[in-house]
Amino acid sequence: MKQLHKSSPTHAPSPAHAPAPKAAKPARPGPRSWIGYLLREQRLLFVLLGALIASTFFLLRPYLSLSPSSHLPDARPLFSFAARSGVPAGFRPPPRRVVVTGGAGFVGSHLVDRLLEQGDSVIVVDNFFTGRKENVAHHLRNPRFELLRHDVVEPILLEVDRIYHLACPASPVHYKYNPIKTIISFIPDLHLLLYKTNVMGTLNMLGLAKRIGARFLLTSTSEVYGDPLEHPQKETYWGHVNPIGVRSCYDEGKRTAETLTMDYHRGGGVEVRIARIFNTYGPRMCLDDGRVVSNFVAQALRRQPMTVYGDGKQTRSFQYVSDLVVKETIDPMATIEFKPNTADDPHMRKPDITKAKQLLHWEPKVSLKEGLPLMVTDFRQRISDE
Ligand SMILES: O=C(O)[C@H]1O[C@H](OP(=O)(O)OP(=O)(O)OC[C@H]2O[C@@H](n3ccc(=O)[nH]c3=O)[C@H](O)[C@@H]2O)[C@H](O)[C@@H](O)[C@@H]1O
Repeated sequence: MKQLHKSSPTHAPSPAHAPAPKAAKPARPGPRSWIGYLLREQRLLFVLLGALIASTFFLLRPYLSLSPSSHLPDARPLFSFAARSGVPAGFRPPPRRVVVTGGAGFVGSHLVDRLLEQGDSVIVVDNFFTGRKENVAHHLRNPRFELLRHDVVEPILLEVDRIYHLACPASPVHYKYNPIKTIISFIPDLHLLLYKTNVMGTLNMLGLAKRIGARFLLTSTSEVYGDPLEHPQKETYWGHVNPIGVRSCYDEGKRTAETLTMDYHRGGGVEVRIARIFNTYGPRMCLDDGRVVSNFVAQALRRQPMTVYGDGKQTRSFQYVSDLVVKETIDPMATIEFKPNTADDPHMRKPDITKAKQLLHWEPKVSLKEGLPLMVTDFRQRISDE
């Protein structure tokens, strides 16, 4: 094979038969002549210098950009605010019109503070069953704030961009005291027609969201896991709820609300969010809310024994360190009274927040030791006003 590509000197034309000489073509440079070309007149030096300048430019480009928001290299966190909400640092969302159902309640009123603070216009819809006007009284003069007394079991038409649907009594005391109210509401003017707060209220607000194209957030609860068999609880866990137990009006009500929310998303194209809120405590909780942290704080401030239901071995997100901290913070002499526990009380509850950390860059920031004194200050003030 090699022979076939070799030109033989025996085939070279003799000078006598040679055609007239053509203008000599410049020989195509082979690898050797390229090297020779580069080595001549310090051309190699210029090539290397050019490569150095180009690579320096590309390496430094992220730092040299004139845009202040793009000066960080990829490896650095671009979302300093993302630890809380996934919004880039320095980015302020455009003002929105928002309705918060249950906005005069404990969690709702804190949400309203935050929304107004970021420039949104807020309409609070509350029937004041567990919410209090005092929780939002500081906004009454704000032109971007409106307060409506309305029960979400009845339809309402509002023009908003976002619906935060929080309305529902969340303490076992409230929903055990009035279980019919939690899941079924009696509307006298519609004669024996039963409405369900979680079902009808959520349906009404989802219907509104679909009609006006608003984004919808349902605040659900850790109670959808019931007395969980999986610990800690992941978003994928389906729960262990007693459907005929004393807590089921709340647990099943919220589970149905979640179902409706996803059905409106899948079938109606509504953009939705579901947040399963675990045991929350803080200022503006009802003094006699009945939940463990508010009970202990109020009881300690009133110098009453702190009531422990059952054997006191149940756990929640804040664990039983709360007993100790409350005692230390308010009254080291506080006594403890053991009482029988209620049926179906979850034995242990703790969220698995791996996904929230990964996707939302969210994790709790305030420890019980930091947060509890803020709640105690608020409770002390309100109890002294009694
Ligand atoms: O705070 C919350 O976020 C949750 O509160 C309740 O859920 P639960 O875990 O039963 O809350 P608590 O009433 O505070 O009870 C926690 C544990 O403390 C016990 N407890 C409560 C009150 C008390 O005075 N003493 C006491 O030992 C309860 O038996 C229970 O085991 C609601 O059902 C949830 O919807 C809500 O999400």
